[in-house]
Amino acid sequence: MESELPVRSSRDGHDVPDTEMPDVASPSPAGRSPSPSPKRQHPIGWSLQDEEYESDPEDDSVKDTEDQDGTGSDDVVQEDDDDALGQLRYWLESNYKDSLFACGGAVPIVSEAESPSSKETPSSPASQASSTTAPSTAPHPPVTLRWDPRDSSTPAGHCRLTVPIDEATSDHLDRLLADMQPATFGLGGEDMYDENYRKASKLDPSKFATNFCPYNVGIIDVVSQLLLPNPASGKQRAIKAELYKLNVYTGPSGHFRAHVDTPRSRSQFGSLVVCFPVKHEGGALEVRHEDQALTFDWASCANSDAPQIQWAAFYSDCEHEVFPVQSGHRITLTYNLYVTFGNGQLSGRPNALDTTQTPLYRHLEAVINDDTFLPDGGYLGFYTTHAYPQTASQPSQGCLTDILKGLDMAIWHAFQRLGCGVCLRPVLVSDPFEIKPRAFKVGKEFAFRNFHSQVEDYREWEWMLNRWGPEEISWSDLIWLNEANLKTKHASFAYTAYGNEASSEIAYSLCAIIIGVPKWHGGERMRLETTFIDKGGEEKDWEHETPYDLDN
Ligand SMILES: O=C(O)CCC(=O)C(=O)O
Ligand SMILES: [Fe+2]
Repeated sequence: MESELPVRSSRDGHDVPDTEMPDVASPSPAGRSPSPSPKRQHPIGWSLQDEEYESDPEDDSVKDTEDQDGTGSDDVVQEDDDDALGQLRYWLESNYKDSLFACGGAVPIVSEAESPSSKETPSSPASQASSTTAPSTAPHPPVTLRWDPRDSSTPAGHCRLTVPIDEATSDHLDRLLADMQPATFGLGGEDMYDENYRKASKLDPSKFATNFCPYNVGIIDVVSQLLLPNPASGKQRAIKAELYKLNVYTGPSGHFRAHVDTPRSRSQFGSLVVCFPVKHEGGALEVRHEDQALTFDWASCANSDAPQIQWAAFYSDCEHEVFPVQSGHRITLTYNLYVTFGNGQLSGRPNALDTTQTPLYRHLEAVINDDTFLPDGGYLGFYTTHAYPQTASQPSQGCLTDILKGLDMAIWHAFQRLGCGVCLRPVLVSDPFEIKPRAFKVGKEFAFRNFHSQVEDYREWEWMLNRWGPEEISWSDLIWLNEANLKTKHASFAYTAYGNEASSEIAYSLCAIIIGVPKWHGGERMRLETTFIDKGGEEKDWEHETPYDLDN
């Protein structure tokens, strides 16, 4: 949960004026069928050219479909908001803001004597089945924390705190606080300490141990199902939760101002905060995505007689904030959440999502199964609704499709399931010369570059873009399903601009899913031979190659 401050606007320093935002593109007058270029250009990973289809038995008739009546596909298609594409766009626009970006829950604490783990007969399937409520999280015995004292002469027994705190050992909390350090935050790659932004104490995981494990009580199962669901057909993603810090926010002014956590590696997709039942007031955690906010206020429960461990998990790109603690101590564990593969450490409950049983799928299916929609095949674009760590130290490391979140993941898998080609591409949104129309450009790779180039005019800018690596697809060949959201932009490259004086500038890109829709033939869409082969590293064989450095 390394973090960056201040909030979004300064996360990447610059704002691209809204005027550069393209409309949802209707690339041709007819709106749905880009005018075919003499020789169709295509993203390098896969194409929609004839030789790329799985089989082409009646080749002649395939060609016939291109323009049988000589009218051209543009004439067939009418722009109409009531059609399948219009409905899909409307559905995306009205639904994507509701998609889940955070979740939370509570685990009851029971005394050792009541704890199921201390009984001879743990809850059997039969006893669960007879329960009238949905299986809830297994209760947890009191939580113990042990830590290394600063002063090595302190007896080990004094460096132990049990939560809920019992009267007899309440002074141990003071010892814990005395053995902790001020909590810093990350700013521009540096560790900063500034109580205006964050006032809290921390212990690194190497300095303490606990009997609490988020896997054992099912928290990771729940997070996995809600924030990282697996399409039944896809690779099985699992979560690796890495303990990051023990934190205490103390009243009257402990807090953490609005920030976005810096992903510790490209496989990190989220963070988990676990709060122990220790008396405090205030200190609510608010998590935001777009114009939505979820508040996790753990104070009242921490003060109640039914102690619970409360938790919240959220995607890494969500801004969040810990409001001031007015009194008492808000004690938390934080975890970094990474995508991993295989069985992970889930407790065995399957979490496969049937992509075809979602309203989204039905909308996409209606578009793809419409024979008047892109009868000759074509390209759709979808700006991701979340931000991803786009820049890689090696250009060959692509943006990770495996950590796609929420709606982005659903779109990716649904289009794949419908036989379309999908790939992730950066979309450059900076254009110092504001050449219209469509200043945006689709690129090939996600990698931050430093161009030691001086750009004085449009020609030099274009020359630099060629080094950045524009994709072989022109803007007019893309039909966009949603509007660009500039809040998710990332720095893409640095260069020197020459106006009256030289200045260092950053160009920004968004992340987009580019979808190749195969052509219509013989009453159905043809099958692409390869859905995608991407030199950006999207389709590596993760089973034989460790995808990420998880231990950095
Ligand atoms: O304690 C919390 O609720 C959140 C803490 C946080 O944002 C962080 O450690 O980065
Ligand atoms: Fe944070």
